[in-house]
Amino acid sequence: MMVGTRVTPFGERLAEAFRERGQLCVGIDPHDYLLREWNLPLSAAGVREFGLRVVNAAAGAVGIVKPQVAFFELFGSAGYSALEDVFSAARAAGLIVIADAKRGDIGTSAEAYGRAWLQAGSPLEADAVTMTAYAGVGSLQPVFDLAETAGKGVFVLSATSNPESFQLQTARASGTDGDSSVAGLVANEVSAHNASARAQVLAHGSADTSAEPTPDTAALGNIGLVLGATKNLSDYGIDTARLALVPATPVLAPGFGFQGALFSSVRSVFGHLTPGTVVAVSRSVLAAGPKQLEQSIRQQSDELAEALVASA
Ligand SMILES: O=c1ccn([C@@H]2O[C@H](COP(=O)(O)O)[C@@H](O)[C@H]2O)c(=O)[nH]1
Repeated sequence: MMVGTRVTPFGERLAEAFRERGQLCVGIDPHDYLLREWNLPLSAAGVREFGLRVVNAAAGAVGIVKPQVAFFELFGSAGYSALEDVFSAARAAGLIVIADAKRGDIGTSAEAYGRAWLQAGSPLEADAVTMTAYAGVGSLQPVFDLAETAGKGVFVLSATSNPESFQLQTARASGTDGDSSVAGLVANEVSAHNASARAQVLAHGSADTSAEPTPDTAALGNIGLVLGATKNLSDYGIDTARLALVPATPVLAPGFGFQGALFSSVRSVFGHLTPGTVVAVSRSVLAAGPKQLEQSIRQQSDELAEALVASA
């Protein structure tokens, strides 16, 4: 994660994972019915075993996993212990771990969430965490700052994949850019953060000047957005061309497979943001079962790569 004395920014690590292993991200969502199908107990031991099997199948086939924290939280402290083991195994296997925890609060508490999920040496250390901006994007600034210095990422909910979100996320909000949707305001503020973080790095540099970011390595910012693949981003006034200006805002895109979105529509949904989009699948790949899982992951990864080439 270090180049000389410079911490490799999350956006660079994400871009490297894309180059080496493609854009598919495997969700680790041990639903009760999946535990039953996998012949695992509905317990902390069961979700631990489920998570470790997914990590084994994903390692080498894809570059990114997204454990859904809720399914581990169900089992209290034992579930958290299981989650720690899954994170450790995934990170040891070289996978980028996005903790789907969806945290958010006033700034002082948000900062503690950031330290819990992103600080080096924390028991729950991941590479990135999902967060909500209902207390304002500014309330997440301490987490963004930590992510920038620690080489970590944050994905902020903007236009989520579920149908119930539409009314709230298309509600009108007034920001510095004038009137926009709530989702658009979140998107624009995250993009503005990425631009300002990059300007600061370029102005002040890092300790190791031989490892300064070049336009290529710094193409992706470190703070991203959750944008559902089931949505039409123009309904929210989200301008993908604007968000893709360097440093482009990365996207975590759930909604494929079980929720109905197709790999063939990645480019039509995400437009200019496509090269920085993490394509997340959980149930549609986990349904393959433990024996066929690696094969199913590889197949979906190939299908995604082919769909991206075909739509280029
Ligand atoms: O807008 C959102 C944000 C997060 N999610 C999460 O992604 C996965 C999707 O699972 P599938 O089985 O592929 O549908 C799950 O963990 C959600 O909590 C989302 O779906 N939409």
